[in-house]
Amino acid sequence: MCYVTAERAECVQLCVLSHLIAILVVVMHRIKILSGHLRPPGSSEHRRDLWRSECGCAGSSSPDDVVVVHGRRTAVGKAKRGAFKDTTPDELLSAVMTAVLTDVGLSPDKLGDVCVGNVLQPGAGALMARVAHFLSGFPETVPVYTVNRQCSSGLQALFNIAGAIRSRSIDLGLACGVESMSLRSIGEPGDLSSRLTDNDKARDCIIPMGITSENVAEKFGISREQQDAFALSSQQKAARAQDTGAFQREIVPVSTRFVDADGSERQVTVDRDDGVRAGTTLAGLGKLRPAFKPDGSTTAGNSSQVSDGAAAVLIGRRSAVEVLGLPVLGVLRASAVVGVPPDLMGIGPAVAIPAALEQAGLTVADIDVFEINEAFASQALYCVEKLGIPLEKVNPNGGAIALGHPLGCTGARQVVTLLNELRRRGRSILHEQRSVSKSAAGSRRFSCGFLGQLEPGQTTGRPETCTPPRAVCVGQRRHHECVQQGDEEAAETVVSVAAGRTPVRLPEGRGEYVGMEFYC
Ligand SMILES: CC(=O)SCCNC(=O)CCNC(=O)[C@H](O)C(C)(C)COP(=O)(O)OP(=O)(O)OC[C@H]1O[C@@H](n2cnc3c(N)ncnc32)[C@H](O)[C@@H]1OP(=O)(O)O
Repeated sequence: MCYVTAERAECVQLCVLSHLIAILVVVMHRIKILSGHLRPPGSSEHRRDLWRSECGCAGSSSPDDVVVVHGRRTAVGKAKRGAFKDTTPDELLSAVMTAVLTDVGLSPDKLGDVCVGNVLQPGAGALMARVAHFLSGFPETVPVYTVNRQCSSGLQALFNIAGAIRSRSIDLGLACGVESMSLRSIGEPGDLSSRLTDNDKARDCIIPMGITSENVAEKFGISREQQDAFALSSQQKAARAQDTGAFQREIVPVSTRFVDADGSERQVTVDRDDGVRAGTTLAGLGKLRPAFKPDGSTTAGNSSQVSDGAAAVLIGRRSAVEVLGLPVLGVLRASAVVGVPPDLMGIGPAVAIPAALEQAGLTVADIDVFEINEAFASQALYCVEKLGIPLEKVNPNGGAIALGHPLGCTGARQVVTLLNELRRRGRSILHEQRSVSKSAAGSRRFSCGFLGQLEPGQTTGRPETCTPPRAVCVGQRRHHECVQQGDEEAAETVVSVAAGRTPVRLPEGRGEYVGMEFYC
Protein backbone atom coordinates (compact mmCIF):
# COMPACT_ATOMS: atom_id res chain seq x y z
CA MET A 1 0.00 0.00 0.00
CA CYS A 2 1.26 3.43 -0.79
CA TYR A 3 0.45 6.63 1.01
CA VAL A 4 0.88 10.12 -0.22
CA THR A 5 3.99 11.78 1.03
CA ALA A 6 4.65 15.49 1.17
CA GLU A 7 6.87 15.28 -1.93
CA ARG A 8 4.07 13.66 -3.87
CA ALA A 9 1.42 16.05 -2.74
CA GLU A 10 1.12 17.44 -6.25
CA CYS A 11 -0.29 14.16 -7.47
CA VAL A 12 -2.87 13.83 -4.72
CA GLN A 13 -6.22 13.52 -6.40
CA LEU A 14 -9.41 15.01 -5.19
CA CYS A 15 -11.44 11.95 -5.88
CA VAL A 16 -10.27 10.04 -2.84
CA LEU A 17 -12.80 10.52 -0.12
CA SER A 18 -14.31 7.44 1.45
CA HIS A 19 -15.73 6.09 -1.71
CA LEU A 20 -19.45 5.93 -2.18
CA ILE A 21 -20.57 4.47 -5.41
CA ALA A 22 -24.19 4.63 -6.36
CA ILE A 23 -25.84 2.19 -8.67
CA LEU A 24 -28.91 2.97 -10.64
CA VAL A 25 -31.17 0.18 -11.72
CA VAL A 26 -33.16 1.37 -14.69
CA VAL A 27 -34.65 -1.50 -16.59
CA MET A 28 -37.25 0.06 -18.82
CA HIS A 29 -40.85 -0.93 -18.26
CA ARG A 30 -39.92 -4.51 -17.81
CA ILE A 31 -39.31 -3.68 -14.19
CA LYS A 32 -42.58 -1.87 -13.90
CA ILE A 33 -44.24 -5.18 -13.34
CA LEU A 34 -42.22 -5.62 -10.23
CA SER A 35 -43.74 -2.59 -8.67
CA GLY A 36 -42.43 -2.48 -5.13
CA HIS A 37 -45.77 -1.07 -4.05
CA LEU A 38 -47.40 -4.45 -4.41
CA ARG A 39 -45.17 -6.72 -2.39
CA PRO A 40 -42.28 -6.32 -0.05
CA PRO A 41 -39.05 -5.96 -2.02
CA GLY A 42 -36.96 -9.08 -2.01
CA SER A 43 -39.79 -11.54 -1.48
CA SER A 44 -39.66 -14.51 -3.80
CA GLU A 45 -43.22 -13.87 -4.93
CA HIS A 46 -42.24 -10.34 -5.82
CA ARG A 47 -39.40 -11.69 -7.91
CA ARG A 48 -41.49 -14.36 -9.61
CA ASP A 49 -43.92 -11.71 -10.84
CA LEU A 50 -41.27 -10.54 -13.25
CA TRP A 51 -41.28 -13.80 -15.05
CA ARG A 52 -45.03 -14.30 -14.76
CA SER A 53 -45.68 -11.01 -16.44
CA GLU A 54 -43.28 -11.93 -19.20
CA CYS A 55 -45.85 -14.59 -19.91
CA GLY A 56 -48.58 -11.98 -19.89
CA CYS A 57 -49.62 -12.19 -16.23
CA ALA A 58 -50.54 -9.16 -14.20
CA GLY A 59 -48.33 -6.44 -12.78
CA SER A 60 -48.75 -2.71 -12.55
CA SER A 61 -47.21 0.67 -12.86
CA SER A 62 -47.92 3.52 -10.55
CA PRO A 63 -48.67 7.17 -11.28
CA ASP A 64 -46.04 7.86 -8.60
CA ASP A 65 -43.25 6.08 -10.48
CA VAL A 66 -40.14 8.16 -11.04
CA VAL A 67 -39.60 7.88 -14.76
CA VAL A 68 -36.82 8.95 -17.05
CA VAL A 69 -38.12 11.03 -19.93
CA HIS A 70 -35.04 11.75 -21.97
CA GLY A 71 -31.29 12.27 -21.77
CA ARG A 72 -28.46 13.63 -23.91
CA ARG A 73 -24.73 14.03 -23.51
CA THR A 74 -21.92 15.83 -25.22
CA ALA A 75 -19.12 13.91 -26.85
CA VAL A 76 -16.32 13.23 -24.36
CA GLY A 77 -13.07 15.04 -25.15
CA LYS A 78 -9.54 14.19 -24.05
CA ALA A 79 -8.55 16.71 -21.39
CA LYS A 80 -5.90 19.29 -22.29
CA ARG A 81 -5.52 17.94 -25.84
CA GLY A 82 -8.97 17.01 -27.04
CA ALA A 83 -11.85 18.79 -28.69
CA PHE A 84 -13.11 20.55 -25.54
CA LYS A 85 -9.76 21.66 -24.15
CA ASP A 86 -10.73 25.32 -24.62
CA THR A 87 -14.42 24.98 -23.77
CA THR A 88 -15.73 26.14 -20.40
CA PRO A 89 -17.94 23.72 -18.45
CA ASP A 90 -20.93 26.09 -18.41
CA GLU A 91 -21.00 25.87 -22.22
CA LEU A 92 -20.87 22.07 -22.14
CA LEU A 93 -23.63 22.00 -19.56
CA SER A 94 -25.78 24.49 -21.40
CA ALA A 95 -25.55 22.42 -24.58
CA VAL A 96 -27.10 19.35 -22.93
CA MET A 97 -29.61 21.25 -20.80
CA THR A 98 -30.92 22.98 -23.90
CA ALA A 99 -30.95 19.87 -26.07
CA VAL A 100 -32.90 17.71 -23.64
CA LEU A 101 -35.74 20.22 -23.26
CA THR A 102 -35.79 21.12 -26.95
CA ASP A 103 -35.97 17.46 -28.00
CA VAL A 104 -39.13 16.83 -25.99
CA GLY A 105 -40.59 20.31 -26.48
CA LEU A 106 -40.68 21.14 -22.78
CA SER A 107 -40.64 24.71 -21.52
CA PRO A 108 -37.97 25.15 -18.79
CA ASP A 109 -40.48 26.78 -16.46
CA LYS A 110 -42.00 23.33 -15.98
CA LEU A 111 -38.86 22.19 -14.13
CA GLY A 112 -39.15 22.05 -10.36
CA ASP A 113 -35.39 21.88 -9.85
CA VAL A 114 -32.09 21.31 -11.58
CA CYS A 115 -29.21 19.43 -9.94
CA VAL A 116 -25.73 19.32 -11.46
CA GLY A 117 -22.99 16.88 -10.49
CA ASN A 118 -19.51 18.36 -10.53
CA VAL A 119 -16.22 17.62 -8.80
CA LEU A 120 -13.49 20.02 -9.76
CA GLN A 121 -14.97 23.48 -10.20
CA PRO A 122 -14.76 25.75 -7.13
CA GLY A 123 -17.71 25.25 -4.81
CA ALA A 124 -18.63 22.12 -6.80
CA GLY A 125 -19.44 24.47 -9.65
CA ALA A 126 -22.47 26.22 -8.21
CA LEU A 127 -21.72 29.47 -10.03
CA MET A 128 -20.87 27.67 -13.26
CA ALA A 129 -24.20 25.80 -13.11
CA ARG A 130 -26.28 28.93 -12.63
CA VAL A 131 -24.47 30.59 -15.53
CA ALA A 132 -25.19 27.54 -17.72
CA HIS A 133 -28.79 27.74 -16.60
CA PHE A 134 -29.17 31.30 -17.90
CA LEU A 135 -27.16 30.58 -21.05
CA SER A 136 -29.80 27.91 -21.72
CA GLY A 137 -32.61 30.44 -21.43
CA PHE A 138 -34.00 28.98 -18.20
CA PRO A 139 -36.00 31.51 -16.12
CA GLU A 140 -34.59 32.69 -12.79
CA THR A 141 -37.58 31.15 -10.98
CA VAL A 142 -36.24 27.67 -11.74
CA PRO A 143 -33.67 26.80 -9.07
CA VAL A 144 -30.36 25.06 -9.66
CA TYR A 145 -27.83 23.51 -7.30
CA THR A 146 -24.81 21.28 -7.51
CA VAL A 147 -23.68 18.10 -5.83
CA ASN A 148 -20.27 16.52 -5.42
CA ARG A 149 -20.21 12.82 -4.71
CA GLN A 150 -16.88 12.51 -6.47
CA CYS A 151 -16.99 10.20 -9.46
CA SER A 152 -20.67 9.35 -8.81
CA SER A 153 -21.77 12.99 -8.88
CA GLY A 154 -23.76 12.79 -12.12
CA LEU A 155 -25.65 9.78 -10.80
CA GLN A 156 -26.16 11.41 -7.42
CA ALA A 157 -27.76 14.38 -9.20
CA LEU A 158 -30.31 11.96 -10.62
CA PHE A 159 -30.99 10.44 -7.20
CA ASN A 160 -31.41 13.89 -5.69
CA ILE A 161 -33.98 14.91 -8.27
CA ALA A 162 -35.72 11.53 -7.92
CA GLY A 163 -35.86 12.03 -4.15
CA ALA A 164 -37.47 15.44 -4.56
CA ILE A 165 -40.04 13.91 -6.90
CA ARG A 166 -40.78 11.09 -4.47
CA SER A 167 -41.22 13.51 -1.58
CA ARG A 168 -43.59 15.49 -3.84
CA SER A 169 -41.65 18.70 -3.54
CA ILE A 170 -41.33 18.76 -7.34
CA ASP A 171 -42.97 16.98 -10.29
CA LEU A 172 -40.22 17.22 -12.84
CA GLY A 173 -36.51 17.99 -12.72
CA LEU A 174 -33.29 17.93 -14.66
CA ALA A 175 -30.31 15.91 -13.42
CA CYS A 176 -26.98 16.79 -14.99
CA GLY A 177 -23.28 16.16 -14.69
CA VAL A 178 -20.37 18.13 -16.07
CA GLU A 179 -16.60 18.30 -15.84
CA SER A 180 -13.79 20.18 -17.48
CA MET A 181 -10.60 18.36 -16.51
CA SER A 182 -8.82 20.56 -19.05
CA LEU A 183 -9.46 23.79 -17.21
CA ARG A 184 -9.33 22.42 -13.62
CA SER A 185 -6.93 19.76 -12.47
CA ILE A 186 -7.30 16.98 -9.99
CA GLY A 187 -4.67 17.01 -7.31
CA GLU A 188 -5.71 19.91 -5.08
CA PRO A 189 -6.78 18.35 -1.79
CA GLY A 190 -7.70 21.65 -0.13
CA ASP A 191 -7.18 22.43 3.54
CA LEU A 192 -7.00 19.33 5.69
CA SER A 193 -6.16 18.73 9.31
CA SER A 194 -2.61 17.62 10.08
CA ARG A 195 -4.28 15.04 12.36
CA LEU A 196 -5.22 13.02 9.30
CA THR A 197 -1.85 11.30 9.48
CA ASP A 198 -2.80 9.85 12.89
CA ASN A 199 -5.91 8.19 11.55
CA ASP A 200 -5.50 5.29 9.12
CA LYS A 201 -8.80 5.77 7.33
CA ALA A 202 -8.43 9.53 7.11
CA ARG A 203 -4.92 9.11 5.74
CA ASP A 204 -6.16 6.61 3.16
CA CYS A 205 -8.44 9.32 1.79
CA ILE A 206 -5.51 11.07 0.17
CA ILE A 207 -4.14 8.04 -1.63
CA PRO A 208 -4.04 8.81 -5.37
CA MET A 209 -6.71 7.01 -7.35
CA GLY A 210 -4.14 5.15 -9.43
CA ILE A 211 -2.67 3.67 -6.25
CA THR A 212 -6.09 2.50 -5.10
CA SER A 213 -6.24 0.66 -8.42
CA GLU A 214 -2.91 -0.98 -7.65
CA ASN A 215 -4.24 -1.93 -4.20
CA VAL A 216 -7.30 -3.62 -5.69
CA ALA A 217 -5.20 -5.47 -8.27
CA GLU A 218 -2.77 -6.70 -5.60
CA LYS A 219 -5.30 -7.60 -2.94
CA PHE A 220 -7.63 -9.48 -5.28
CA GLY A 221 -5.07 -10.86 -7.70
CA ILE A 222 -6.19 -9.06 -10.85
CA SER A 223 -3.30 -9.55 -13.24
CA ARG A 224 -1.91 -7.09 -15.76
CA GLU A 225 -2.99 -9.45 -18.54
CA GLN A 226 -6.58 -9.48 -17.25
CA GLN A 227 -6.61 -5.69 -16.99
CA ASP A 228 -5.25 -5.25 -20.50
CA ALA A 229 -7.77 -7.72 -21.93
CA PHE A 230 -10.58 -5.79 -20.25
CA ALA A 231 -9.19 -2.52 -21.61
CA LEU A 232 -8.96 -3.95 -25.10
CA SER A 233 -12.56 -5.06 -24.91
CA SER A 234 -13.66 -1.59 -23.76
CA GLN A 235 -11.87 -0.04 -26.75
CA GLN A 236 -13.31 -2.56 -29.19
CA LYS A 237 -16.87 -2.11 -27.93
CA ALA A 238 -16.59 1.68 -28.05
CA ALA A 239 -15.11 1.61 -31.55
CA ARG A 240 -17.93 -0.65 -32.72
CA ALA A 241 -20.50 1.64 -31.12
CA GLN A 242 -18.98 4.61 -32.93
CA ASP A 243 -18.88 2.77 -36.25
CA THR A 244 -22.50 1.67 -36.02
CA GLY A 245 -23.70 5.13 -35.00
CA ALA A 246 -24.86 3.89 -31.60
CA PHE A 247 -23.92 7.19 -29.94
CA GLN A 248 -25.48 9.39 -32.59
CA ARG A 249 -28.80 9.66 -30.79
CA GLU A 250 -27.27 10.55 -27.44
CA ILE A 251 -24.52 13.01 -28.42
CA VAL A 252 -25.41 16.69 -28.77
CA PRO A 253 -23.10 18.28 -31.34
CA VAL A 254 -21.39 21.27 -29.72
CA SER A 255 -19.96 24.19 -31.74
CA THR A 256 -17.03 25.64 -29.86
CA ARG A 257 -13.64 27.30 -30.16
CA PHE A 258 -10.43 25.37 -30.45
CA VAL A 259 -6.99 26.93 -30.10
CA ASP A 260 -4.30 25.31 -32.24
CA ALA A 261 -0.69 24.84 -31.13
CA ASP A 262 0.29 28.01 -33.00
CA GLY A 263 -2.28 30.02 -31.02
CA SER A 264 -4.72 30.45 -33.88
CA GLU A 265 -8.36 29.94 -33.08
CA ARG A 266 -11.00 28.12 -35.07
CA GLN A 267 -14.63 27.04 -34.66
CA VAL A 268 -15.22 23.30 -34.48
CA THR A 269 -18.33 21.19 -34.11
CA VAL A 270 -17.70 18.29 -31.77
CA ASP A 271 -19.93 15.23 -32.09
CA ARG A 272 -17.57 12.30 -31.55
CA ASP A 273 -15.76 10.96 -28.47
CA ASP A 274 -12.09 11.55 -29.18
CA GLY A 275 -10.49 9.11 -26.71
CA VAL A 276 -11.50 5.90 -28.47
CA ARG A 277 -8.51 4.04 -29.93
CA ALA A 278 -9.90 1.64 -32.50
CA GLY A 279 -6.42 0.30 -33.28
CA THR A 280 -5.72 -0.88 -29.73
CA THR A 281 -4.05 -4.29 -29.49
CA LEU A 282 -3.07 -6.49 -26.57
CA ALA A 283 0.54 -6.24 -27.67
CA GLY A 284 0.38 -2.43 -27.66
CA LEU A 285 -1.25 -2.35 -24.25
CA GLY A 286 1.33 -4.79 -22.94
CA LYS A 287 4.15 -2.41 -23.81
CA LEU A 288 2.86 0.47 -21.69
CA ARG A 289 4.74 1.29 -18.52
CA PRO A 290 2.90 1.31 -15.16
CA ALA A 291 1.57 4.83 -14.60
CA PHE A 292 1.41 5.04 -10.82
CA LYS A 293 4.18 2.88 -9.36
CA PRO A 294 7.18 1.25 -10.99
CA ASP A 295 6.21 -2.37 -10.34
CA GLY A 296 2.48 -1.81 -10.76
CA SER A 297 0.00 -3.04 -13.36
CA THR A 298 -2.14 0.08 -13.90
CA THR A 299 -1.20 1.88 -17.13
CA ALA A 300 -2.49 4.66 -19.35
CA GLY A 301 -4.09 1.92 -21.46
CA ASN A 302 -6.09 0.23 -18.69
CA SER A 303 -7.06 3.39 -16.76
CA SER A 304 -9.93 5.77 -17.45
CA GLN A 305 -8.92 8.82 -19.44
CA VAL A 306 -8.91 12.32 -18.02
CA SER A 307 -11.69 14.05 -19.95
CA ASP A 308 -14.20 16.85 -20.54
CA GLY A 309 -17.94 16.41 -21.06
CA ALA A 310 -21.51 16.91 -19.85
CA ALA A 311 -24.80 15.00 -19.72
CA ALA A 312 -28.37 15.79 -18.70
CA VAL A 313 -31.35 13.57 -17.88
CA LEU A 314 -34.96 14.72 -17.56
CA ILE A 315 -36.97 12.82 -14.96
CA GLY A 316 -40.41 13.21 -13.46
CA ARG A 317 -43.36 11.64 -11.69
CA ARG A 318 -45.19 9.44 -14.17
CA SER A 319 -48.52 11.21 -13.59
CA ALA A 320 -46.98 14.62 -14.36
CA VAL A 321 -45.06 13.27 -17.33
CA GLU A 322 -48.24 11.80 -18.79
CA VAL A 323 -50.20 15.03 -18.35
CA LEU A 324 -47.50 16.81 -20.35
CA GLY A 325 -47.54 14.10 -23.03
CA LEU A 326 -43.85 13.37 -22.56
CA PRO A 327 -42.27 10.04 -23.44
CA VAL A 328 -41.22 7.49 -20.83
CA LEU A 329 -37.82 6.02 -21.50
CA GLY A 330 -37.26 4.11 -18.29
CA VAL A 331 -38.29 3.75 -14.68
CA LEU A 332 -35.99 4.33 -11.72
CA ARG A 333 -36.59 1.36 -9.46
CA ALA A 334 -33.83 1.44 -6.91
CA SER A 335 -30.70 3.24 -5.90
CA ALA A 336 -28.07 2.55 -3.29
CA VAL A 337 -24.92 4.12 -1.96
CA VAL A 338 -22.51 2.17 0.21
CA GLY A 339 -19.20 3.27 1.70
CA VAL A 340 -16.06 1.19 1.14
CA PRO A 341 -12.48 1.47 2.42
CA PRO A 342 -10.85 4.53 0.81
CA ASP A 343 -7.69 2.63 -0.12
CA LEU A 344 -9.81 0.24 -2.20
CA MET A 345 -12.30 2.79 -3.44
CA GLY A 346 -13.03 1.05 -6.75
CA ILE A 347 -14.77 -1.95 -5.23
CA GLY A 348 -17.84 0.24 -4.60
CA PRO A 349 -20.05 -1.30 -7.31
CA ALA A 350 -19.49 -4.78 -5.87
CA VAL A 351 -21.36 -3.76 -2.72
CA ALA A 352 -23.69 -1.07 -4.05
CA ILE A 353 -25.13 -3.18 -6.88
CA PRO A 354 -26.38 -5.96 -4.55
CA ALA A 355 -27.90 -3.31 -2.27
CA ALA A 356 -29.80 -1.76 -5.20
CA LEU A 357 -30.86 -5.15 -6.52
CA GLU A 358 -32.20 -6.17 -3.13
CA GLN A 359 -34.31 -3.03 -2.97
CA ALA A 360 -35.74 -3.82 -6.39
CA GLY A 361 -36.30 -7.50 -5.59
CA LEU A 362 -34.05 -8.53 -8.47
CA THR A 363 -30.97 -10.60 -9.01
CA VAL A 364 -27.98 -10.05 -11.27
CA ALA A 365 -29.53 -12.54 -13.70
CA ASP A 366 -32.60 -10.33 -14.13
CA ILE A 367 -30.62 -7.39 -15.48
CA ASP A 368 -29.98 -7.06 -19.20
CA VAL A 369 -27.30 -4.38 -19.20
CA PHE A 370 -24.91 -3.08 -16.55
CA GLU A 371 -23.06 0.20 -16.82
CA ILE A 372 -20.16 -0.03 -14.39
CA ASN A 373 -17.65 2.76 -14.33
CA GLU A 374 -14.23 1.81 -15.61
CA ALA A 375 -12.19 4.08 -13.40
CA PHE A 376 -9.59 1.37 -13.79
CA ALA A 377 -9.75 -2.08 -15.37
CA SER A 378 -8.61 -3.59 -12.05
CA GLN A 379 -11.61 -2.42 -10.03
CA ALA A 380 -14.15 -2.86 -12.82
CA LEU A 381 -12.99 -6.44 -13.34
CA TYR A 382 -13.02 -7.17 -9.64
CA CYS A 383 -16.63 -5.98 -9.39
CA VAL A 384 -17.77 -7.94 -12.43
CA GLU A 385 -16.15 -11.13 -11.17
CA LYS A 386 -17.29 -10.68 -7.59
CA LEU A 387 -20.90 -10.25 -8.72
CA GLY A 388 -20.75 -13.00 -11.33
CA ILE A 389 -21.94 -10.73 -14.12
CA PRO A 390 -21.49 -12.16 -17.61
CA LEU A 391 -18.98 -9.88 -19.32
CA GLU A 392 -21.21 -9.42 -22.35
CA LYS A 393 -23.74 -7.61 -20.16
CA VAL A 394 -21.20 -5.05 -18.97
CA ASN A 395 -20.73 -1.71 -20.73
CA PRO A 396 -21.76 -3.03 -24.15
CA ASN A 397 -20.67 0.25 -25.76
CA GLY A 398 -17.39 0.53 -23.91
CA GLY A 399 -16.67 2.49 -20.76
CA ALA A 400 -14.42 5.14 -19.32
CA ILE A 401 -11.22 3.40 -20.42
CA ALA A 402 -12.15 4.02 -24.05
CA LEU A 403 -14.63 6.87 -23.83
CA GLY A 404 -13.04 8.88 -21.03
CA HIS A 405 -14.18 9.82 -17.54
CA PRO A 406 -15.12 13.46 -16.96
CA LEU A 407 -15.56 12.96 -13.22
CA GLY A 408 -18.79 14.82 -12.43
CA CYS A 409 -20.39 13.92 -15.76
CA THR A 410 -19.85 10.17 -15.96
CA GLY A 411 -22.80 8.98 -13.83
CA ALA A 412 -25.29 10.97 -15.91
CA ARG A 413 -23.53 9.92 -19.12
CA GLN A 414 -23.90 6.27 -18.13
CA VAL A 415 -27.66 6.67 -17.62
CA VAL A 416 -27.99 8.21 -21.09
CA THR A 417 -25.92 5.45 -22.70
CA LEU A 418 -27.70 2.69 -20.76
CA LEU A 419 -31.18 3.84 -21.70
CA ASN A 420 -30.24 4.24 -25.35
CA GLU A 421 -28.84 0.74 -25.34
CA LEU A 422 -32.04 -0.63 -23.84
CA ARG A 423 -34.06 1.28 -26.39
CA ARG A 424 -32.00 -0.26 -29.17
CA ARG A 425 -32.82 -3.67 -27.73
CA GLY A 426 -36.53 -2.93 -28.03
CA ARG A 427 -37.19 -6.17 -29.76
CA SER A 428 -36.48 -8.36 -26.78
CA ILE A 429 -37.94 -5.90 -24.33
CA LEU A 430 -41.15 -6.05 -26.28
CA HIS A 431 -41.79 -9.53 -24.96
CA GLU A 432 -41.01 -8.70 -21.40
CA GLN A 433 -42.65 -5.53 -20.36
CA ARG A 434 -46.32 -5.86 -20.70
CA SER A 435 -48.49 -5.11 -17.75
CA VAL A 436 -52.18 -5.00 -17.24
CA SER A 437 -54.24 -2.91 -14.91
CA LYS A 438 -57.80 -1.76 -14.62
CA SER A 439 -58.38 1.73 -15.85
CA ALA A 440 -60.99 3.96 -14.24
CA ALA A 441 -63.36 3.16 -17.08
CA GLY A 442 -63.06 -0.53 -16.31
CA SER A 443 -61.30 -1.42 -19.54
CA ARG A 444 -58.09 -3.37 -19.28
CA ARG A 445 -55.23 -1.08 -19.80
CA PHE A 446 -52.11 -2.48 -21.37
CA SER A 447 -49.30 -0.25 -20.48
CA CYS A 448 -46.49 -0.02 -22.93
CA GLY A 449 -46.47 -3.22 -24.87
CA PHE A 450 -43.46 -1.75 -26.54
CA LEU A 451 -40.95 0.65 -25.15
CA GLY A 452 -38.02 0.06 -27.36
CA GLN A 453 -37.16 1.86 -30.50
CA LEU A 454 -37.81 0.42 -33.91
CA GLU A 455 -35.83 1.72 -36.79
CA PRO A 456 -37.74 2.15 -40.03
CA GLY A 457 -38.01 -1.22 -41.69
CA GLN A 458 -37.27 -3.19 -38.54
CA THR A 459 -39.89 -5.71 -37.49
CA THR A 460 -40.95 -6.92 -34.09
CA GLY A 461 -41.82 -10.36 -32.83
CA ARG A 462 -45.21 -11.47 -31.64
CA PRO A 463 -45.95 -11.39 -27.93
CA GLU A 464 -49.07 -13.21 -26.85
CA THR A 465 -51.61 -10.62 -25.96
CA CYS A 466 -55.15 -9.67 -26.84
CA THR A 467 -55.87 -7.62 -29.90
CA PRO A 468 -56.63 -4.12 -28.75
CA PRO A 469 -59.43 -2.41 -30.62
CA ARG A 470 -58.22 1.04 -29.70
CA ALA A 471 -54.81 2.55 -29.22
CA VAL A 472 -53.87 5.64 -27.34
CA CYS A 473 -50.29 6.44 -28.06
CA VAL A 474 -48.21 8.19 -25.50
CA GLY A 475 -44.60 9.06 -25.58
CA GLN A 476 -43.06 10.32 -28.76
CA ARG A 477 -45.23 13.01 -30.19
CA ARG A 478 -45.57 11.22 -33.44
CA HIS A 479 -47.83 8.70 -31.71
CA HIS A 480 -50.19 11.42 -30.66
CA GLU A 481 -50.00 12.97 -34.03
CA CYS A 482 -50.84 9.84 -35.91
CA VAL A 483 -53.91 9.24 -33.77
CA GLN A 484 -55.00 12.83 -33.44
CA GLN A 485 -54.56 13.51 -37.10
CA GLY A 486 -56.64 10.47 -37.96
CA ASP A 487 -53.77 8.78 -39.73
CA GLU A 488 -55.37 5.38 -39.54
CA GLU A 489 -52.61 3.59 -41.34
CA ALA A 490 -49.92 4.85 -38.98
CA ALA A 491 -52.11 4.28 -35.94
CA GLU A 492 -52.86 0.77 -37.11
CA THR A 493 -49.18 0.14 -37.54
CA VAL A 494 -48.52 1.33 -34.02
CA VAL A 495 -51.21 -0.95 -32.65
CA SER A 496 -49.99 -3.89 -34.66
CA VAL A 497 -46.46 -3.38 -33.56
CA ALA A 498 -47.51 -3.11 -29.95
CA ALA A 499 -49.84 -6.09 -30.04
CA GLY A 500 -47.57 -8.10 -32.25
CA ARG A 501 -50.47 -9.39 -34.30
CA THR A 502 -48.14 -9.95 -37.16
CA PRO A 503 -44.57 -8.87 -37.64
CA VAL A 504 -45.05 -5.43 -39.11
CA ARG A 505 -42.84 -3.43 -41.35
CA LEU A 506 -42.88 0.17 -40.16
CA PRO A 507 -43.44 2.78 -42.84
CA GLU A 508 -40.39 4.85 -43.71
CA GLY A 509 -40.00 7.77 -41.36
CA ARG A 510 -42.33 6.34 -38.76
CA GLY A 511 -39.82 4.30 -36.90
CA GLU A 512 -39.73 5.96 -33.56
CA TYR A 513 -42.54 4.48 -31.57
CA VAL A 514 -41.40 4.74 -28.04
CA GLY A 515 -44.00 4.21 -25.36
CA MET A 516 -47.68 3.73 -25.92
CA GLU A 517 -50.72 2.53 -24.10
CA PHE A 518 -53.68 0.74 -25.52
CA TYR A 519 -57.00 -0.48 -24.24
CA CYS A 520 -59.07 -3.51 -24.92
C1 LIG B 1 -14.00 6.83 -8.69
C2 LIG B 1 -13.16 7.10 -9.88
O1 LIG B 1 -13.65 7.08 -10.96
S1 LIG B 1 -11.53 7.39 -9.65
C3 LIG B 1 -10.83 7.73 -11.22
C4 LIG B 1 -10.52 9.15 -11.36
N1 LIG B 1 -9.74 9.32 -12.58
C5 LIG B 1 -8.43 9.14 -12.60
O2 LIG B 1 -7.79 8.89 -11.60
C6 LIG B 1 -7.74 9.28 -13.94
C7 LIG B 1 -6.86 8.08 -14.24
N2 LIG B 1 -6.07 8.30 -15.45
C8 LIG B 1 -4.98 9.06 -15.46
O3 LIG B 1 -4.60 9.65 -14.45
C9 LIG B 1 -4.24 9.23 -16.78
O4 LIG B 1 -5.06 8.79 -17.85
C10 LIG B 1 -2.91 8.45 -16.80
C11 LIG B 1 -1.96 9.08 -15.80
C12 LIG B 1 -3.14 6.99 -16.46
C13 LIG B 1 -2.31 8.51 -18.22
O5 LIG B 1 -2.26 9.85 -18.60
P1 LIG B 1 -1.45 10.27 -19.92
O6 LIG B 1 -0.03 9.87 -19.77
O7 LIG B 1 -1.74 11.69 -20.18
O8 LIG B 1 -2.15 9.34 -21.01
P2 LIG B 1 -1.92 9.32 -22.57
O9 LIG B 1 -3.24 9.27 -23.23
O10 LIG B 1 -0.97 10.39 -22.99
O11 LIG B 1 -1.23 7.92 -22.78
C14 LIG B 1 0.12 7.69 -22.37
C15 LIG B 1 0.77 6.78 -23.39
O12 LIG B 1 0.03 5.58 -23.43
C16 LIG B 1 -0.34 5.30 -24.76
N3 LIG B 1 -1.65 4.66 -24.76
C17 LIG B 1 -2.77 5.04 -24.10
N4 LIG B 1 -3.78 4.20 -24.40
C18 LIG B 1 -3.28 3.28 -25.24
C19 LIG B 1 -3.84 2.16 -25.90
N5 LIG B 1 -5.13 1.81 -25.74
N6 LIG B 1 -3.05 1.42 -26.71
C20 LIG B 1 -1.74 1.75 -26.90
N7 LIG B 1 -1.15 2.81 -26.29
C21 LIG B 1 -1.93 3.56 -25.49
C22 LIG B 1 -0.38 6.66 -25.43
O13 LIG B 1 -0.20 6.55 -26.82
C23 LIG B 1 0.74 7.38 -24.79
O14 LIG B 1 1.92 7.00 -25.43
P3 LIG B 1 3.03 8.10 -25.75
O15 LIG B 1 3.47 8.62 -24.41
O16 LIG B 1 4.05 7.31 -26.48
O17 LIG B 1 2.33 9.13 -26.57
